[in-house]
Amino acid sequence: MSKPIVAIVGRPNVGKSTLFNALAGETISIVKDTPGVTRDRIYADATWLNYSFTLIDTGGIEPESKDVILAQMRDQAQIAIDTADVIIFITDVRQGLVDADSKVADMLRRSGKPVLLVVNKVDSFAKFMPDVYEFYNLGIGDPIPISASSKLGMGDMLDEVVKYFPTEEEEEEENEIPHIAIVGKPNVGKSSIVNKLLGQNRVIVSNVAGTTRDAIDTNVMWNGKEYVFIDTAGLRRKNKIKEELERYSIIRTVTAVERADVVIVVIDAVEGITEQDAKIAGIAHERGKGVIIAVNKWDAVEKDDKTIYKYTNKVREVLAYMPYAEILFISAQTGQRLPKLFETIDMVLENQTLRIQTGVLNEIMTEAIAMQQPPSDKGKRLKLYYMTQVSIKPPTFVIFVNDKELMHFSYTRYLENKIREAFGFRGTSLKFIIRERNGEK
Ligand SMILES: Nc1nc2c(ncn2[C@@H]2O[C@H](COP(=O)(O)OP(=O)(O)OP(=O)(O)O)[C@@H](O)[C@H]2O)c(=O)[nH]1
Ligand SMILES: Nc1nc2c(ncn2[C@@H]2O[C@H](COP(=O)(O)OP(=O)(O)OP(=O)(O)O)[C@@H](O)[C@H]2O)c(=O)[nH]1
Repeated sequence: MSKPIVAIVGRPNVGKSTLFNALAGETISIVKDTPGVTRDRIYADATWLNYSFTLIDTGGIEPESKDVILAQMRDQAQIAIDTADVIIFITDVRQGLVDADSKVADMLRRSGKPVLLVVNKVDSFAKFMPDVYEFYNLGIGDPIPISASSKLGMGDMLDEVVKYFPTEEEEEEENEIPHIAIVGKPNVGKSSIVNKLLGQNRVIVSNVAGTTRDAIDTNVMWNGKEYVFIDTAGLRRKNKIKEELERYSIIRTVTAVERADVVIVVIDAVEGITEQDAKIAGIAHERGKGVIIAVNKWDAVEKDDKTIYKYTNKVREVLAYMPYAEILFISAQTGQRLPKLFETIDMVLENQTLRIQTGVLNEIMTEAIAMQQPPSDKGKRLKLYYMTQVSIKPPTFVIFVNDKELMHFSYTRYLENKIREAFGFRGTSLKFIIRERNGEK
């Protein structure tokens, strides 16, 4: 299920980080070790009532001169317009309304995107409400008073946010056609792949310029079946600041991945796999999407009979956290193995939605336990009672045990391998939830 994207935009010091943390709570997800962006979170999972969404922080602004702030705010707002379903425009009741607020409000209004005007630091409604009315002047709707630090008004604000989320029917309509995101570093050949696919196949609609997002959706027919490719190519280079560029590229990757069923992580064969590739692939992994690693520009690599083998090993080594990922060696230029790419997409789609009967799962579990005794600690041995699959995309299993503490990661991995031996599940991660069940059995 693709989660709606909510972006936070606002001047320095209005409380963006505070709001972000308040909404994300403990589920915060940081892009670790990304040079230049380690200091800030960029995105996080958040929930409100029955809704889940992805929260993005469009960026910190270095308060320099007023002009610079305005320019950076515009950049932020543009990122939000490009990628988000709902934009929270946060202002500060204590700083009051400033000129930059009005300019950014104009920009947001023109975009036609749902925008919520939030006025922060309203720690006391009695005291500050009169000042809140001033924000009506921005012309982007009713100001919603909150206090991010005291978590006041958050429920009312979130009620407004979720009103803009797609309904289940809209969601289903959008979800009928498989969505494939093409992600990767700049220049690895993302657009070339999409162009080649378009060139080779009958196109129904091309370049349906993202009505909602700047990633371009392209519908492609293959073997009588329709696919939507979400292309993240063509990163705007006018965002000169390196850190901003990086933040923007991560936000775009996250938002494209979020909408996708299967993610194709494109790697440049000439350059070889890098840490940056691993980070991009990590986003797809973390979101539980189907993953295909496409090593592109294979035509430009000098090969002998061991080249593929060596490459595969190298990719596996760098992407050790996702051994399930499919690897394909392709060339957007010559079209080499592009048919195979579709076959692989179909296979991964199938695996993402595969459901295994409980009876069969428990047979596998019983056999696995017989072959390798579960771990024990301080005289207490792990007992596994029962396993059942609770959802798909990614396939998710609940295992009931006597004591969660005893369930080591390595034993879960062992069970995962047994399940994979039986059903493959190639191209998709599997998720395991360990639950304690009291009582003897
Ligand atoms: N009184 C009050 N102070 C708040 C509230 N929310 C945030 N603050 C304070 O405002 C200051 C700025 O908050 P941040 O969350 O860092 O603001 P920011 O918008 O992320 O700032 P930049 O990183 O500079 O863009 C901090 O000192 C917060 O403690 C609030 O609801 N009430
Ligand atoms: N030899 C060879 N060159 C390729 C192949 N695919 C792409 N290229 C070249 O690689 C360069 C980058 O290709 P793009 O498709 O623009 O890459 P991109 O990933 O969309 O790049 P951004 O827009 O920067 O994100 C171009 O010069 C392409 O001609 C390939 O399969 N083989």
